[in-house]
Amino acid sequence: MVPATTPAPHTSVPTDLRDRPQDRPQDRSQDRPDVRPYDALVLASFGGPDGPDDVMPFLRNVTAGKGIPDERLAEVAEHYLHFGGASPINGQNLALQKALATELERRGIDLPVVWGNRNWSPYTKDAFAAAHADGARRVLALVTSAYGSYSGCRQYREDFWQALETLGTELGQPGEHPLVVDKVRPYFNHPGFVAANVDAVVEAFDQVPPDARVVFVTHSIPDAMEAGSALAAPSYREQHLDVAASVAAGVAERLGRPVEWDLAYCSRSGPPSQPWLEPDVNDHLAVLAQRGVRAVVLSPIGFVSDHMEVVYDLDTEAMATATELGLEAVRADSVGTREPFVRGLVDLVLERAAAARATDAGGPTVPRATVGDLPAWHDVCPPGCCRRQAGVDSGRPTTCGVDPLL
Ligand SMILES: CC1=C(CCC(=O)O)c2cc3nc(cc4[nH]c(cc5[nH]c(cc1n2)c(C)c5CCC(=O)O)c(CCC(=O)O)c4C)C(CCC(=O)O)=C3C
Ligand SMILES: [Fe+2]
Repeated sequence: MVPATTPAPHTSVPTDLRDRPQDRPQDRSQDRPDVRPYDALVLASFGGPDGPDDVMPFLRNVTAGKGIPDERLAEVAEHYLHFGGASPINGQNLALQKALATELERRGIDLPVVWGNRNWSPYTKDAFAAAHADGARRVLALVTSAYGSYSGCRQYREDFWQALETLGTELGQPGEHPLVVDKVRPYFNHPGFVAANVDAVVEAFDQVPPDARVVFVTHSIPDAMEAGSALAAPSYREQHLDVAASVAAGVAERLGRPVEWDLAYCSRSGPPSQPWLEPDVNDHLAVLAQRGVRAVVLSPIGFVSDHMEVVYDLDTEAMATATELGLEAVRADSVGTREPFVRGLVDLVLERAAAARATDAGGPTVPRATVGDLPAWHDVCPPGCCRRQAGVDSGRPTTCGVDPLL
């Protein structure tokens, strides 16, 4: 143990290079956070229709081969048409792209941000093509889903593979992938995502009585997908319970009183015979009302922005349910472009770049910031990660993971 009064040992290299007279503007690159080996950041999202004519083609893209009944499709088409046929998700992704570019620039990081979607224009392949044309050869993908599951992780990794195949063919090199793609880990338990949700819930409490209960909401998935999500890591549901507990603890600390909470689900689809995660948020509100709860804050922790599930399934449907039940309800913001979230995403980009450099050099791994009880997710998804269904292989090759090729 070194006594506190002992001066720090001197090293032969001055630690603050900015004090040196030879410091010139061109040396400033040394102060810049290092994002090597990446040439571009690809914001990878779900996509959504831009107008009424896009709605059905978009829905067919999303549900190809998924066994979603026609009645459900017609119902979801109505949700989009109710909002003029345009999803808010595209504008939100543009805003996030801009916020990321601004934060990168603020930190002196020179990394272009391109945007592409799995289900609608601009497609992932368009984003890869733009980055490639700009000279990029290794890119980092950041998906707009915070959680690991087939929908939020592997399905994007399959899409990246397919986009690289198509781009290779378009560039006259079929079978060659013109880019190396890595991925930022699912960030549900990153401090930035949790902090932004804490802020949003604390703000929502301004509008309800102090004893309001927090109902955290996420997208339901089939039980089979939940089981598939648990093969190589904590399950989708477990990830949400961990985030909910962290956010509730943060809110309780800020408000100086205990906070009661639950996790509920929205947006189930699929045939009625297929079990999906429950309780549905509407059913759950009825149970709470019956138990004597008078007010709730709905916190959409499963969604990073206010897209269709949030503005329809929560703001329209669940709010109507609450009104019918005589429950006072307010919806907390999704993280959107809140500062702690955007800063956290840029921290994650730097973390992933440092990890890539360490791995490339065969060196030790880098520290990973988390909150809650679960470990940081894998940078490179292990075999079996985020299966659509346990024991069933989708038969589609992936990037960003170590699955054997099929
Ligand atoms: C876990 C999860 C997220 C959260 C993670 C993430 O954010 O990625 C998510 C996000 C989204 N889901 C979206 C839209 C749709 N999802 C559908 C269908 C499905 N979602 C599923 C899961 C998830 N989905 C599943 C298991 C299905 C069944 C079909 C299948 O097994 O894959 C359908 C088909 C119709 C229906 O059945 O509802 C639509 C139109 C949009 C765009 C919204 C907009 O336009 O603003 C977004 C962001
Ligand atoms: Fe995964």
